[in-house]
Amino acid sequence: MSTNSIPVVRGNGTRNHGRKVAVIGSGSWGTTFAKVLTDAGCDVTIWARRTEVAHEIQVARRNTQYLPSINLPKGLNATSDLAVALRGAQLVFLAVPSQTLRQNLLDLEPYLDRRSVLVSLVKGVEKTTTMRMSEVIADTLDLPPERIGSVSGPNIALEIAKEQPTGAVASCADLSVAQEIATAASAPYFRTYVSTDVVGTELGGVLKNLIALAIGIVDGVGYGENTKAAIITRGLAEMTEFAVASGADPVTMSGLAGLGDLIATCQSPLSRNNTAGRLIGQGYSQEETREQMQQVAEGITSVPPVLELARERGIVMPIVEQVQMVLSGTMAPANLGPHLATEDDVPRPEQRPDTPQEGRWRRLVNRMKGSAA
Ligand SMILES: NC(=O)c1ccc[n+]([C@@H]2O[C@H](COP(=O)([O-])OP(=O)(O)OC[C@H]3O[C@@H](n4cnc5c(N)ncnc54)[C@H](O)[C@@H]3O)[C@@H](O)[C@H]2O)c1
Ligand SMILES: O=P(O)(O)OC[C@H](O)CO
Repeated sequence: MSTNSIPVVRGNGTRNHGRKVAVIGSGSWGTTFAKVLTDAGCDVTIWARRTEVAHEIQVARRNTQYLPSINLPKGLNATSDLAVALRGAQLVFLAVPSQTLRQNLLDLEPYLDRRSVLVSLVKGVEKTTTMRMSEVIADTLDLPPERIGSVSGPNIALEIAKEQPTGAVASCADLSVAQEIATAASAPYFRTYVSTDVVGTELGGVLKNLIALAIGIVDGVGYGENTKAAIITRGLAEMTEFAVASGADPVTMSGLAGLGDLIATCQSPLSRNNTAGRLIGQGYSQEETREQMQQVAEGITSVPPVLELARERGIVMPIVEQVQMVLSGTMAPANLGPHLATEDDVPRPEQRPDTPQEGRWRRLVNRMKGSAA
């Protein structure tokens, strides 16, 4: 049986009583996730790089830069001292930008409990190595798979900070550890499922950002819902093909960490990737877009390493390639939609024979051949 849809009991505080956890990173997602964990009954300390942010969270119960108008729970502790944040933490949730994670891990290593589990909340790949975040953790800290997890899903921070209900997937190669992570991260407005598919859970979060950039670009150009629906649908096919070739379970791509997150990110004006794409579609350069965005848009840095991995794996990703061409200025944003519509010389089946729909397509062809005979 696939583990992708096993729900855990929603947190009521008692199951997490005395569970010490740390959150590293106090941007919009780190702070929101710290609230989820605190509301789930965990004993949470969040680490902020800047002392003033730690102070504001600890004293004023606010993080005005990243979560304006949100009141943070009383039980949440904040510090800018890694040793304090990590003391006794059984679970360490990482919510820093993908490109700084390696250095952050080296910084926290001296204070890490030997038994603690590191859980990535990050949705990017390392540009210089093409590694996923769980690979960066294993590589930097030499940890076994049962001490590395990932949480991902349709999780727009500000909506969750307002306690609007949603779900996520907690994954770890060891199912019992995934259950521990999910229990810690199950608040009344946040339901966490478990999975052992770490690769799929992580890649869902990485790849949906690239498709959200494409959606933003065509939105900025002024194309309508048909174009966007086609990009989302074909985007999911690209995501699935890439993820499966990387060792993921295709089922994960149709779950919260895949399709769920793809929908949220492509639809939400709050999404930074979607917003970055829209600015580029409106004619701003990549540099101007970076300047306007005060927050991390992971998709922009993930495009080159994902395409590099796709080429290594013999996979063609037309949407992601065209996003790259737009980002590098070699294709006008207005051409992204039409190019997608005219890519084939010869019409081909919608479902590629090497996708999960293979069986259905083959059966259809065989049936047609049979009836023609
Ligand atoms: N915001 C969301 O809705 C959301 C949801 C799910 C996952 N994520 C993922 O979480 C990760 C963090 O994103 P975010 O939304 O919190 O970003 P953010 O832009 O809101 O905050 C980034 C944080 O990283 C800090 N930072 C910058 N450089 C750093 C460094 N060298 N060392 C340590 N910290 C540094 C910043 O000070 C800030 O606190 C990203 O991978 C993102 O894709 C975000
Ligand atoms: O704002 P984005 O584009 O980084 O997306 C945020 C989350 O990943 C949505 O699940």
